Amino acid sequence: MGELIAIEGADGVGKNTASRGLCATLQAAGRTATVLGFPRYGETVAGVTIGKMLAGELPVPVTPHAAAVLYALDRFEWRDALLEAQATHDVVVLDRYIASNMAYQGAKLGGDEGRALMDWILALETGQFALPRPRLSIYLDTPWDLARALILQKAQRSYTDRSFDEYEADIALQQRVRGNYETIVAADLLGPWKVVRASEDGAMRAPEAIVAEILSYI
Ligand SMILES: Nc1ncnc2c1ncn2[C@@H]1O[C@H](COP(=O)(O)OP(=O)(O)O)[C@@H](O)[C@H]1O
Ligand SMILES: Cc1cn([C@H]2C[C@H](O)[C@@H](COP(=O)(O)OP(=O)(O)O)O2)c(=O)[nH]c1=O
Repeated sequence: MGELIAIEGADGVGKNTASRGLCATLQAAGRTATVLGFPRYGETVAGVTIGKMLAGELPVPVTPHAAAVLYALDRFEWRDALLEAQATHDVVVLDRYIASNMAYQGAKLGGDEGRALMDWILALETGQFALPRPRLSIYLDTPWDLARALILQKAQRSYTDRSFDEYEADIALQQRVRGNYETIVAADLLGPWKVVRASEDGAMRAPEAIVAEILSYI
């Protein structure tokens, strides 16, 4: 059974770049590895709905609990594919996983209510939905001003023409998401965790250096 390594963090911090780099480096070292990202836009019932939500195209408001269930359902719909990937590879790199749901949806409520929602999501996804726990989760920590510039460099997204989707446009939410990741790491929820600083002296570190640090924890 392959190991699950989750790459986590706020929007635009370099998760996709680090996930692909990690996978390529593992493959070059002779290990079988693959990247699986969530949400599965366009591939699951929930993923289609999430794309519309992030594009601001749903005709009704989405409560934090409703959004949490959508993201959890997206993973549940993809559970067999995840288990199959785990059975056929040494390492499956997850570009976002359950902790994203906890950090983002908990951030919409904040305080005790937000913390309760984080625990609720953890129980739903690892309990009722029986999704496997990662062997290791990496929190990629990058300040918002750098991440914002990187979001603007991103290639066209499948679900929106906008430069910033609904969550990325909400600066206060992005800051609370960072605070929640710090809480999740400190409380070791869905751990173990390692924090990797993606920037140094106000600039991004080279992707190769970030990947090398992640590899040193595996
Ligand atoms: N370490 C890095 N240094 C410079 N640019 C980066 C780095 N990591 C990512 N980028 C660039 O920043 C943008 C967002 O990166 P991406 O990996 O898609 O972030 P995320 O998956 O966290 O949203 C992309 O254009 C990517 O090429
Ligand atoms: C996977 C996941 C993502 N999210 C949020 C984080 C992101 O703001 C948004 C979209 O994720 P993502 O696909 O990583 O964004 P992008 O393609 O724009 O880089 O969904 C959750 O709230 N819960 C989840 O379980």
